[in-house]
Amino acid sequence: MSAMAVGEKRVKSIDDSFQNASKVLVDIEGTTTSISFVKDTLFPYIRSNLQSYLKAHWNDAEFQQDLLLLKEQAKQDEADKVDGAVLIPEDNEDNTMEAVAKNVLWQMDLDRKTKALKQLQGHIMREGYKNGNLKGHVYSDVVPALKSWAHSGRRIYVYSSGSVEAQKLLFGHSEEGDLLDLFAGHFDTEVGPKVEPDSYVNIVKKLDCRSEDIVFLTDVPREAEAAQKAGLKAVIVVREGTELLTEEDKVSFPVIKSFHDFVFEASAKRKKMCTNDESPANGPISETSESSITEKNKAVKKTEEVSPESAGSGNTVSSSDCEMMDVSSNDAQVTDMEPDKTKIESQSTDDKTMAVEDSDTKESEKVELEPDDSEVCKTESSAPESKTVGAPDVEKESPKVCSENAEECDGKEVSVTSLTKLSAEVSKVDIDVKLNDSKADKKDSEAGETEVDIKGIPANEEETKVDAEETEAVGMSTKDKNVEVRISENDSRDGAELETVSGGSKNKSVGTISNCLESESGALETGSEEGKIDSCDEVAEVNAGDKKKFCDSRSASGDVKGDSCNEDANLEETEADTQNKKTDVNNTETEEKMETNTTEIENVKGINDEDVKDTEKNDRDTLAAEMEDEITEEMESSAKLGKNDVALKKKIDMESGGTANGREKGENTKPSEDLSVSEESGVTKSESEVATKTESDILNQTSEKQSDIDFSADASPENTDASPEESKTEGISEDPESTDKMLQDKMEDVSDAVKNEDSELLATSDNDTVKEDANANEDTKPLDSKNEGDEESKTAEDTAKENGLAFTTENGKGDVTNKCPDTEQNGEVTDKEQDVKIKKLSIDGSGNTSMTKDDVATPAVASGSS
Ligand SMILES: CSCCC(=O)C(=O)COP(=O)(O)O
Ligand SMILES: [Mg+2]
Repeated sequence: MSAMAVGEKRVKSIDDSFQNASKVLVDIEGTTTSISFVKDTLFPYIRSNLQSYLKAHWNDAEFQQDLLLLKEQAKQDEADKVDGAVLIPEDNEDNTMEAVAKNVLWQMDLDRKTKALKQLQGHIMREGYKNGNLKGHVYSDVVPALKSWAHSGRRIYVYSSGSVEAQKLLFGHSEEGDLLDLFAGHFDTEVGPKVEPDSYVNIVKKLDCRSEDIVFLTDVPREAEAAQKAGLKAVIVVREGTELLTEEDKVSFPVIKSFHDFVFEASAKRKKMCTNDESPANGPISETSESSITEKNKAVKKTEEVSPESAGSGNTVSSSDCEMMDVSSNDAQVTDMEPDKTKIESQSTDDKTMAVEDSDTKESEKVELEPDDSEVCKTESSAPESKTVGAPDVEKESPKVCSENAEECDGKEVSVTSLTKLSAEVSKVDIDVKLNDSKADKKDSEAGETEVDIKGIPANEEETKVDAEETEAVGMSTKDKNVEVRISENDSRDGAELETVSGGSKNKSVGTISNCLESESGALETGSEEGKIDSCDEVAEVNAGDKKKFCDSRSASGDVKGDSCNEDANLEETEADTQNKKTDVNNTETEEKMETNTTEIENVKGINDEDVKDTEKNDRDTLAAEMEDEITEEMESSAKLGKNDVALKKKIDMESGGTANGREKGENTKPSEDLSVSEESGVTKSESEVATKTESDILNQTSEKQSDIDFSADASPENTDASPEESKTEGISEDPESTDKMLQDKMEDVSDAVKNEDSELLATSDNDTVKEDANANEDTKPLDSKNEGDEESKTAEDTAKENGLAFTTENGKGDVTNKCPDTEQNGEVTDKEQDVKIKKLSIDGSGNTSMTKDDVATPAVASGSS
């Protein structure tokens, strides 16, 4: 436990570990809400309405349920010989009613937290909320803080002794309006008493996360202790009327006076992708929350002695560069919910309550968790979610990551349409995937690793370099043992797409690439089903929700079965063989094309002098020279594209400016369509098909098909309807063969350069946070490797560590965060961006990719290729 001295006192601070928490669990009374409201308003209302309520609802089925619980509790109290226990005799209605009233008042006098009492209280207060007599109190700092936490990617849950229904009534009818969207779920004493560690263990189970993923905020030290014992992080909130804290409490728990004192570093992803999102993680995000985050992050507060009277937060939350989204789901204890119920839940508290009552499952849900899709970035078109017992549906990771997920947030999910333009006009980057057996240690072995070398086409003839501070990442299905990734970029870098072709159609992955708007690093991001790699300066995340959503969309589109999308890939050696074959084919074809061009030139040069006059010889020589020049020009044109990239990035970043990626919710294209078209396009190939496909074939096909789809990363019309003509970039040869040949040559050179520089690059990389979930290997399998002995064979974690990447996995899904140098965050675009970037990626077995930030100085490939 970390504690810091302040004067002679010591208090526990909110250390970095709190930043790693992806969930926040809040108590109500004394934490979000004043004790006074509960004691002076709520409870008095219940007391004064008790008798009339009993009379009015005695025969209601709902009350009869309450009565049963009260009787059971009374019997238990009697058995436990609880002092002053008021029994409820099986008598006539009047006597029983009188006894019930006495029993309830007695329990309330003791502020008991029995389920029987809380359930009835909830029902009685419901009328007060509905008729407007009651308005739930919420401290003024709560809503902005919750929003900022949600905006930072955290999910917020409630755990109160008050029944779930009472919780919803309070927040749904609060003085600040309906706040229910802020919460991803609710827990009451159904999971156990708040002073019992087991209760928190139950919550951890229900959220399917690690205990340390949860920060619990409460005003009661005993509750904090219980949570801490269960492994949660606990923070004590000091409000008016809350318990006096002991010195031990202050050393054991961070203490805050306001929710503002607990600041989460905003996830880069959230900042990047949801800036304009009106419906953030758990609810709307206000400007206030945004600025709050910023200010708080800048602030460095002094830790002060905390007392109920003058409790200061004193706790500065140090930020971590990269936050990750949690990956969680509820377990079987989550109440079943009809598909349309979730919809109802997103409407109003009252409606929700009705929905619960109408359900055939439980009359009152004690644990209710909102679908995650609704939390981060709501999708307008999402199908009704259902909470099914046993189904991990509670927290559908979207991504938010933003929800991140692509299709919902600011248009981060882009269609593959742009590849039409991209492949036609640009700097083509081929990524060869090398699959390495992970042998280092068990963890690594389980995680598996795929290393990816990106062979780039030079941006210009200058010495090709990779900016050490620029990172680009490409993600793909880790199931894809053999993955061919093509990245094409056009002047709509924000939506550039990534396409992967695996050996087997099952593993096909069509991801997306999006610019890192905040870094100008031209980050590539995939929204593919297996991994989401964000090479942005600040963060890269692989979100299971993205995966699920992606899988779902694919499944819906008939692209692939959801199961096959989600399940671990069965990697077979034949896939690797296919990749190797394909490489061979490409190499051969490249050589052939080279020969063809050379022959053409030689044919011109080789015209028999005797057959021509001097003037004709001159013409011949001129023609040959012209041909050479033409080819050189083409080469240079290709190189210029790199410059175009830089200009485009600038342009996009400028356009996106303070509006994230410049996209509004709902502007995204339909992933399923994208995918299905991709499938049609032949991106997904059988092994044999892939083996015999040339790169240009596949690219051409992709270009043709993808032109049918909207490219939504950039909503501008000109970027969404890319015709082949429009796709052409000035200066680019329209002869695909000659261009291909030259590009192939360049690729070869770059590839060599990469290989030669690998060890050096790895050696110069620094170390950053590497965190791996204990469960990270659940869904992973060792990858067979076709590159045994490859010196680059490293674990994803190792590679990440060596290259300054935060490697993070969660819940077995694996998150990879890419910590990028601060300098990147300045968003400066330098001439370096004109250089070819050769990046190295490693993909672990669970679909996560970490990218090295290796920068490779490569030869001037443009000149070398000719
Ligand atoms: C909706 S909570 C009403 C207040 C209440 O009944 C209660 O017991 C509050 O307990 P908490 O665990 O929130 O401190
Ligand atoms: Mg409390």
